[in-house]
Amino acid sequence: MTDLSQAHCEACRTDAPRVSETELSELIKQIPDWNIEIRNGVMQLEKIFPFKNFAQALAFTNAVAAAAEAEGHHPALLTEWGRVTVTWWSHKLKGLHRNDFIMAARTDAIASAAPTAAQ
Ligand SMILES: C[C@H](O)[C@H](O)[C@H]1CNC2=NC(N)=NC(=O)C2=N1
Repeated sequence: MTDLSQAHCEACRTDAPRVSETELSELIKQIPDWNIEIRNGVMQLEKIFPFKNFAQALAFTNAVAAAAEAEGHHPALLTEWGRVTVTWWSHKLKGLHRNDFIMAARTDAIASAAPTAAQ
């Protein structure tokens, strides 16, 4: 199984398929700590990352933002004192694409390299 965090996003197209139930059940195994949320009928991946303070939360936010810019695929980021909520979905598809799982795995990789509340 290729490491999802090392994969790259494909360009978002409005006619691209959302992940199937089978793909979803397989892909979520690689990002087990992420929650699947459904908001206004749109399926999303969401996870809260804890930090010691706002400065660490902001540094992580900026690192995720840089990865998003590099891949041309962008999250919703809620940056608060001590935590960042990251939400991935494909706007054009109004749902989940493999890109979202790639970027969730990439977000975990960024977090594992960043100072967190756990350290
Ligand atoms: C023009 C630009 O590349 C597109 O609008 C991209 C930008 N980033 C994106 N990010 C996400 N999450 N979904 C999209 O559909 C999307 N589209």
